[in-house]
Amino acid sequence: MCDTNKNILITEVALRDGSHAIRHQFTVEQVVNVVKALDEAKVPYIEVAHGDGLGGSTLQYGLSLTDEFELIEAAAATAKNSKIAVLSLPGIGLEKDLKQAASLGAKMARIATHVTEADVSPAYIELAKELGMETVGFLMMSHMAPTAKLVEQAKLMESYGADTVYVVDSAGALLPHEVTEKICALRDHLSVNIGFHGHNNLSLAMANTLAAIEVGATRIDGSMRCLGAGAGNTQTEVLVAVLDKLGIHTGIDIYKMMDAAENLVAPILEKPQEITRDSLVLGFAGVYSSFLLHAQRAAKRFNIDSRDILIELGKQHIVGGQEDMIVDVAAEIAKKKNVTIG
Ligand SMILES: C[C@H](O)CC(=O)C(=O)O
Ligand SMILES: [Mn+2]
Repeated sequence: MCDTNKNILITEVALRDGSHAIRHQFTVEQVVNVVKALDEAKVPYIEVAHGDGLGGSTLQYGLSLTDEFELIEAAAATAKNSKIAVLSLPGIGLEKDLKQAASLGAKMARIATHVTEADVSPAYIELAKELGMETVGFLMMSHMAPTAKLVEQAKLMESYGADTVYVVDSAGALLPHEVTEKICALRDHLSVNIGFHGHNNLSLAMANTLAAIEVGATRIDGSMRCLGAGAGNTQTEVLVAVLDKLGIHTGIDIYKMMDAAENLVAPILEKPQEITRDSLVLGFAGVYSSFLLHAQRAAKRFNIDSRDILIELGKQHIVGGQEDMIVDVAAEIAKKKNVTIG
């Protein structure tokens, strides 16, 4: 049976997922200012890392302006109440990176795998536990697996020791009834906490988040001003207000959250986060949100429509870690269309 929970723990992800949207250009000063404000607003968890998680600063994923460990160290030194979380995708992030993050003060490790590949996560989940970190299993691109498969993979993460397992709508492709079905199924088959991480490419991040909460998700991600990949995530300061109206407790100070979003995050945005035709296509075609800027760059280079690239990536089921395919797909489209490359 599904149940409704009234206490929700929010993880603010703008300082990690938002890294995609600003080409991984966070500075120490920005991170310190945002963390200080979120800490004062009593946000339980703040995620800090390269957009693709620890070790993501590479030519393939995009080089960070500032070493992520400097950002994590500064964040952990600033936070008095909030816990600093890091994301790690096994293979991109190494075990030594997790150890370094823990030694710098990170208290939560979110171990992310493609929705059908939970079996690459046990060493990382076990290490994070040994390091005394709270541990989250993060099943990315959850729209790509039938619910039974998702449950199987979530149970694996639970068996490895994850304290929480997240349904991650990386492409912002899920519809509310699908979120309900997936979260209900996890709620019925798992004993650990269930989380939800949405993207707003189809303008459904808030609706999906509320659907998840209604049937038992208690750990929720959001990004202030939607500072996340694609059209961004569920907008945290709005979510806090909506949950308050629903009588659901987050422990977060609404005014302080609004001020942090308006005064500190809005100025970081290169342009306001909105649902553009490209981010809409991410959700429509079920493509990883962090592919957006890569696809736009490839479209420019090959003088083709970025939507054609995204649709093709969706058709070919290209997933995180296959960023090199974006240029291949673009080159192939340009060849077929006989486009002259400028
Ligand atoms: C590495 C990804 O950006 C993780 C994430 O936030 C998602 O899949 O969504
Ligand atoms: Mn995300």
